Amino acid sequence: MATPLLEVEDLKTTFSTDNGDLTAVDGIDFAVDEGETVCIVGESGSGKTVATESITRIVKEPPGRVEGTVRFKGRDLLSMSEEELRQIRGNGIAHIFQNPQEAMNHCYTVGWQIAEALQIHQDVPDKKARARAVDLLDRVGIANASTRFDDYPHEFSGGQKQRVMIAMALVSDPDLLIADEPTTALDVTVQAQILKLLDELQDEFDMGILFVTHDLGVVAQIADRIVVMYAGKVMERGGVLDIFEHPAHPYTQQLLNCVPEIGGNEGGIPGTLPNPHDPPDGCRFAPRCSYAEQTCRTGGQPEELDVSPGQRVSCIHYRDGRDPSLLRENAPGVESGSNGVSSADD
Ligand SMILES: Nc1ncnc2c1ncn2[C@@H]1O[C@H](COP(=O)(O)OP(=O)(O)OP(=O)(O)O)[C@@H](O)[C@H]1O
Ligand code: NI
Repeated sequence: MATPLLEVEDLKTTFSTDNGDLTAVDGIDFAVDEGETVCIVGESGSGKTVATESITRIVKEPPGRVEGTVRFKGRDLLSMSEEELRQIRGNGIAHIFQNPQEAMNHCYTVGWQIAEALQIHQDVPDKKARARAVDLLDRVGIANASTRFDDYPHEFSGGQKQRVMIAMALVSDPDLLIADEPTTALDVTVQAQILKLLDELQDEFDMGILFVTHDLGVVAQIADRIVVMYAGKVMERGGVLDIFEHPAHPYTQQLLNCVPEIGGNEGGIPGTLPNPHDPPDGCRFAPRCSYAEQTCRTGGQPEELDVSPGQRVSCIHYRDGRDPSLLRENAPGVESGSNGVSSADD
């Protein structure tokens, strides 16, 4: 098999805080192949953002400390100098974030900012940079791109700003796009348009995408593979169909139970994440898991076990000699159990 585009091994990110060390990402592994979309999902505070920001070390060090191995096209990013990393950030890996507002400079025109980003990477004359920026604006679906070039960020809607951010990420023709909740601030229709755009651009630019979200509805639309994170650990991973059709970890099942589109309720999972300063022994989810038994509460996070090709779960109920079928009883999609679904009007 070809080497993955991105390989993350035993990634661990710790912050020193006034209350002692906090390990936000606690030894996780995953990979992204060329041209595929991997989604990291999990509730707020699971460590999704810290994990992705540790890859190119845009996480602040200190107070952060990143350990482990991150290989991009076979090169270890964590042992690179700041200068080499800057090259990678500019040329191989691009990031887009939830809030395009913050990433833009409101004093300059949108086109100028794209052209500027372009000229950081390539030695091209102004005229050419402008033409290329207009081209990119057009490509990400900004109508009348050549006139919009001279508009300021405040003249663009939220969805358009996110399109501009995508254009800016594309200036370097990245092999990997890391997108951290890029559609969370947008309404559902605009969100769907942006996801569709990313999908088209992925083919056109032949990019791998590492997509962070807590929204499984979004995951269903774009993911090839899913990594389910909880409290700094990976609970389960697998192909999108496997995870949606037969989620194995009780945490994944509960996450899916909270997706109204597939008959779940909207209340969220009862309970809260453990204190990251003092995570529980055993499975991190055990304190909130209705299937937890004594074995779940001792040792470290259980080793991951294969449950179907490409699907692995960190849960002792899948060990040899055990009967995991009892976990399936409440799994989504199996039984109706979705009475009282209310619509979210907020
Ligand atoms: N600079 C920091 N210093 C201390 N703790 C931090 C820092 N950044 C993040 N954390 C902690 O790391 C943990 C993981 O945070 P992270 O932002 O990665 O979660 P997330 O899964 O991305 O959540 P969300 O869905 O809300 O974005 C949290 O407990 C958070 O408080
Ligand atoms: Ni986040």
